[in-house]
Parts: sequence; structure tokens; C-alpha cells
Amino acid sequence: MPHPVVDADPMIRVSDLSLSYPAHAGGREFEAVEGLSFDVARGDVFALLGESGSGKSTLAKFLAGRGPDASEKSSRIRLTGGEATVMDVPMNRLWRRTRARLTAYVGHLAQDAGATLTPELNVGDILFEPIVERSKHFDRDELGERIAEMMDIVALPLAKLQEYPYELSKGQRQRVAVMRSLMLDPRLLIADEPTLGVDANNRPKIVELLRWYRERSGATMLLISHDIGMLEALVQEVLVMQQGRLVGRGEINEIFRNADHGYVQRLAQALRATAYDEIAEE
Ligand SMILES: Nc1ncnc2c1ncn2[C@@H]1O[C@H](COP(=O)(O)OP(=O)(O)OP(=O)(O)O)[C@@H](O)[C@H]1O
Repeated sequence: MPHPVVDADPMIRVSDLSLSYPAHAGGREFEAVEGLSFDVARGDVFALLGESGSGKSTLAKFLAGRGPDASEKSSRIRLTGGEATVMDVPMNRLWRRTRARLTAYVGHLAQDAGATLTPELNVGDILFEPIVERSKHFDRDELGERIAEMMDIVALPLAKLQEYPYELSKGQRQRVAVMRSLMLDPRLLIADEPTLGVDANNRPKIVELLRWYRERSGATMLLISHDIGMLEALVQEVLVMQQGRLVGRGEINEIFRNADHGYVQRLAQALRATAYDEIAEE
């Protein structure tokens, strides 16, 4: 049974990968990702960009080992072509035990994770939840110190640890979700729109938290984000998707300067416009 190699290099290897959702309700199987190839070296931070429906979340979920997680059979992602390895673990036919081992090292922040925090738990227990699910023996004091440091970075007062999700603002819930995704000390973090829906004042706090984590851990990251602040602060290389395919890739400034694909050019313009908006807002 393959064991994750936590310092594998490349950390992610994708070759001619296609991913599909099963046929349902009389429809046909739907191929959400088609013939993708790229590697992410250990310690690199990549961003995945693209319009809505281009397959980013599908790819992110799959590479995080969460492809088969959905309760609805029709939402379970299947590898239908090519291959992928994460930490040297082949992602086709991922058995339950291998998946449990892999997901201990691969953090996944799902899209809109702030909205799906366990409603019956207070913030403190929500943060401990991923650890408690795996082990009953852990050093609460040491983790408590780390939580306090993270709360400070994202500017949440410690009193919030006693509050429940319904008592928090949307932006506060999202900050809790990002902290939660770091609790198991992932060697690879795959995060889907970490700052989406968070107001412009609080987005930099999430960027700062991810930067802090990156610096202390050297973790590899794959971030789906169109947040220009996040891209500039953290990302070395960008992958651009359109309709399930890779249409651009390269070093962040380079790719937008020399974009030869129409969609990548439009995306570059849109991102520049966002950056100016944010400067205007300040
Ligand atoms: N559970 C599902 N069953 C069938 N098709 C799905 C399912 N989830 C997503 N899709 C389809 O797969 C394609 C890719 O969706 P995906 O969510 O990966 O795109 P995305 O780039 O992340 O978009 P967004 O930015 O809006 O989240 C879309 O056409 C979508 O309709």
C-alpha cells in the first residue's frame, strides 16, 4: 500500500489528467478537467486561475484526496484519463486507508468553507476538530499557543474561541476556516478561494496567515485565488484554466505581460482592474 512521501519532489505530478462526474438523471458523464499536465515542486506556491466552471474546484478537490468524499454519488470525481500523483501516491484507485494517510498531510480548504463550519461547536472546538478526529492524544497547551498566534495574525480576539459560527460575521467564519485548514500542519495546502466573500480590509489578514504558515512550515501550496494581494504576496507560478483545459502557465508577471491566449489577456486586464479598485478603496 503506497505511503505518502511528505517531502516528495515534485509534490504534485499531473500528466494528461482527465476528471469526470458520473452520468446522472438521464444525463451523460461530464468531463470537468481534460488532458491537464503540470508539476508542482516541493515548497512552491502555485495559483490556479480561471473563469467560473473551468474545473478549478474539481481539480483541487481531487488532488487533495477529497474527490470521492461527496455524499451524492453523482458528485464523486473520477479519474478518467492520464495520471496524477500527490506525495508520490498514485491518485487513481485511492483506497480508503491510503486516502486517510494522505489527507493527514494534505490540507484542503473547500470553497466557501466558512459557511460549513460545524454549527454545534464553538470556534475553539472547531479548530481542534481535525485533530480530535484523528487522535485523542495531543498537546492542548502547545496547540493553544499556536491558535493564539493565528488568532492574533487574523485579528480575532481570543474571546471568539467561545463563540459559535452563527455569532460570527461571514469574514470571521472564513478566517476560522482558514485557521482550521492549518491545524494538522499540512505539508501541502490546497485552498479554494481563501479570501472570497471577505471584505477588502480583512482579506490581507488571511494572506498574512498563509504567508506566516508558509514561512514557518515551508509547505507547498496550490491556491485558487483571483485576489491580487494574495497572488503578489505568495505565488510564484500561475496556471490558467478555461473549460477544463490549461490555457496558460508561467511566472506571475511574465504570464500576464506576454499572454498570447485571448482568455489569459482578458484575465490579466481584469486582475489589473481589481488591483486599481483596491488601491482606490484604501
Ligand atoms: N457535482 C457535480 N456534478 C456534475 N457536474 C459538476 C459537479 N460539480 C461541478 N460540476 C461541473 O464541472 C465543471 C467544473 O466545475 P468546478 O466547480 O470545478 O469549476 P470552477 O472553475 O471551480 O468554478 P467556480 O469558480 O465557479 O467554483 C462545471 O461545468 C460544473 O458545472
